Amino acid sequence: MTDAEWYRAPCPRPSETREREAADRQNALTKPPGSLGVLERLAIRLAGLQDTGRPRADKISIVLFAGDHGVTAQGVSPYPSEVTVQMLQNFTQGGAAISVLARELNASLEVVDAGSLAEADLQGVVADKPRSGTRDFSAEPALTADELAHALAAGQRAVGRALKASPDILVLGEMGIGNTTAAAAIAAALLDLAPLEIVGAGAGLDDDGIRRKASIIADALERHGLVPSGIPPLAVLEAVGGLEIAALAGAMIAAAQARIPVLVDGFIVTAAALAAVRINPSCRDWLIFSHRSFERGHQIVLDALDAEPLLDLRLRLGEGSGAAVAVPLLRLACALHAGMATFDEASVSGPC
Ligand SMILES: Cc1cc2ncn([C@H]3O[C@H](COP(=O)(O)O)[C@@H](O)[C@H]3O)c2cc1C
Ligand SMILES: O=C(O)c1cccnc1
Repeated sequence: MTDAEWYRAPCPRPSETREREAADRQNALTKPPGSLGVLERLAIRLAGLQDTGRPRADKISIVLFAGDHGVTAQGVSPYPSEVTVQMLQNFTQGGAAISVLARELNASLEVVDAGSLAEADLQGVVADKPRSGTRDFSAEPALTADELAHALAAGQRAVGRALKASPDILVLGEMGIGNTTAAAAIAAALLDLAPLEIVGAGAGLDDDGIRRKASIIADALERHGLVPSGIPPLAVLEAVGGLEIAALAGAMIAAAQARIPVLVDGFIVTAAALAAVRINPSCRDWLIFSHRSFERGHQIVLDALDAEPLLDLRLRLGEGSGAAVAVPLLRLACALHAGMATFDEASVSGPC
């Protein structure tokens, strides 16, 4: 493994001792064991990940990666590519959904331009991009190996900056018109699925549009030799990936290597998670799946990752919004774990 292959370095394992201690405490709290369901599992998992008896989800760092997609030339999104850069400005001016959620959660929000079409630096946005937009993958590979390496490392660099605030949890989001097409192409290639099984409406395509999007992906997978599957994940990202998607995969691996739990958002971030886990399976333990998106293929990718999302609110926005919405649940799980009395402390009788 060379320095350039930092993403292959193993991630630490969660502490089994802390998990056991947390499970014992949950069983001693004044409730029938298991009655707080997923909230118990969450507190136990966080105790193991954070290696503490007092798991927390107070300090939240949100990092949002943006990128544009050459394949939008094929009409795969109902919105024009300009919207990506316009939304970057909306994020920093505070008007986007994720801006509001970040404020409500008292979370930091860093916006990284990992490859939008913007040619100049945007105020309040960290530019870390090897090029402006990917190539149209219906005609040629989206990225070169060097561009992909840059994007993965941009994710690692963003995590390095976020770590300075010692966050309890990292929330990852994305923005990029056309990126549900790239995400579906990556997932179809890695899971050996017909694109029609996994493609959805994205930002709002109709049924005809969805069929066209699937057929553009199917042709591209053939053209790049990605069917049947078994192609290495980095080759898949080069052929049909996105700069923000690669940066997300790099960020997930880097966060796991640094022992920071990651809250995964919807369809696009989950496709990036699938790529990350294929590149470095040891990062899987550090990923907490926040919600099931309304995007059609999300459940399939979640299943492939053996992931049970916390929420299903029929969200289909992205930006990290679903992950942000799940933060209060994590906070409540931690508060219950820390604050409830045990049967002994409260002099409550256990089962007969
Ligand atoms: C105004 C606006 C704000 C968004 N915020 C996130 N997305 C979401 O929609 C895009 C993916 O959908 P597709 O692949 O169909 O283009 C991504 O930018 C995703 O983050 C947005 C989309 C729009 C239009
Ligand atoms: O689930 C998502 O992340 C999603 C779905 C549709 C459009 N944008 C994002």
